[in-house]
Amino acid sequence: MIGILGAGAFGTALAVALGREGPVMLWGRSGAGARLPGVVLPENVTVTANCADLARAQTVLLAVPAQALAGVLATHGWLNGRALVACCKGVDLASGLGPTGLIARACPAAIPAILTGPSFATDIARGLPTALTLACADDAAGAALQQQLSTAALRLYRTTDVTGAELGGALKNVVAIAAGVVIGAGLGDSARAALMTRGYAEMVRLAQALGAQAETLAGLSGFGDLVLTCTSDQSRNFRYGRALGAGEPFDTAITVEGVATARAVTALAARHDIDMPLAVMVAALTLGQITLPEAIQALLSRPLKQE
Ligand SMILES: NC(=O)c1ccc[n+]([C@@H]2O[C@H](COP(=O)([O-])OP(=O)(O)OC[C@H]3O[C@@H](n4cnc5c(N)ncnc54)[C@H](O)[C@@H]3O)[C@@H](O)[C@H]2O)c1
Ligand SMILES: O=P(O)(O)OC[C@H](O)CO
Repeated sequence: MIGILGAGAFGTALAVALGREGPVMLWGRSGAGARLPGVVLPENVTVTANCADLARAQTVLLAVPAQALAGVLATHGWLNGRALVACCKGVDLASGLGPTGLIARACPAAIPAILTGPSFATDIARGLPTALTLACADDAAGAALQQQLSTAALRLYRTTDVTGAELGGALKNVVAIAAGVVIGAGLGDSARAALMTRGYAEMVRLAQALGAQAETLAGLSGFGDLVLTCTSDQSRNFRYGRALGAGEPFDTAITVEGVATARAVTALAARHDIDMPLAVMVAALTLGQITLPEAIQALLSRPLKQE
């Protein structure tokens, strides 16, 4: 049995996909499916109101937003000792840790892993083909999780480069906000392509400085997810940035992981002396520290240099 903690859009979608193949126990604090309307859960999926029911699962997927993960791990001590697969994308603002770092800190006896890569919850729930990265530092444990969590339509590729996989997923959201700003402000598709490319360079720069392999960033969890998130209206990060660029309001109840991550990454980049102008711009814009014209002017007036 696979346990899923968090019944938002992604937790529910994973329950649907995995429940087509075997038993799944899904717990959410406000019921399942609320964020994925119209989805029918397979018979194999048991929705429980009692989180303790998940303790029967040796593998638990943690499908809550990145900024909620530390609190969840602190609340649910029984998670220790299990294979814990983070299904969120972000850097924790309070600690600067990624999801697996948070797991290792709170649950030292757990096997930390992360599931990340290009995928929209609705696509997964509809059974459309999806390829994701399963990253686990322990390759044998990662191989077991890869088998357990792959389905006919949901194909998992495996890596031991956890840092690369989780930073790719976290940073692409920041670039997607910037890409949305570019489109919302009417700067055009060419500018978006330039921004995505320079954003990717930024992603690789920080990830390598923190010990990741550049090849991981070129894979599903980095480049793949960057392309999806910067170019699809389905992305909440992209839509949020587009509203920002157009000067329109955006529903604050919607999960937009890139906002907090831009702030966390700005601090990380400063600590490691890494140049990350896009992340800094997104953080400043979302904090209201600079205006949109100032942000655009700052990026366009950077010194000309070698690519
Ligand atoms: N939606 C997608 O298409 C998608 C795809 C891939 C990855 N993800 C990632 O999945 C993560 C979750 O996103 P989502 O789309 O499911 O968001 P969501 O807003 O749809 O759902 C988040 C869920 O987390 C729950 N939650 C928040 N804090 C909690 C807490 N302290 N304890 C228990 N539950 C808590 C909320 O009640 C909600 O049900 C994000 O990091 C996101 O990047 C989402
Ligand atoms: O809707 P977003 O922007 O959170 O993106 C969802 C997934 O991360 C896309 O892979």
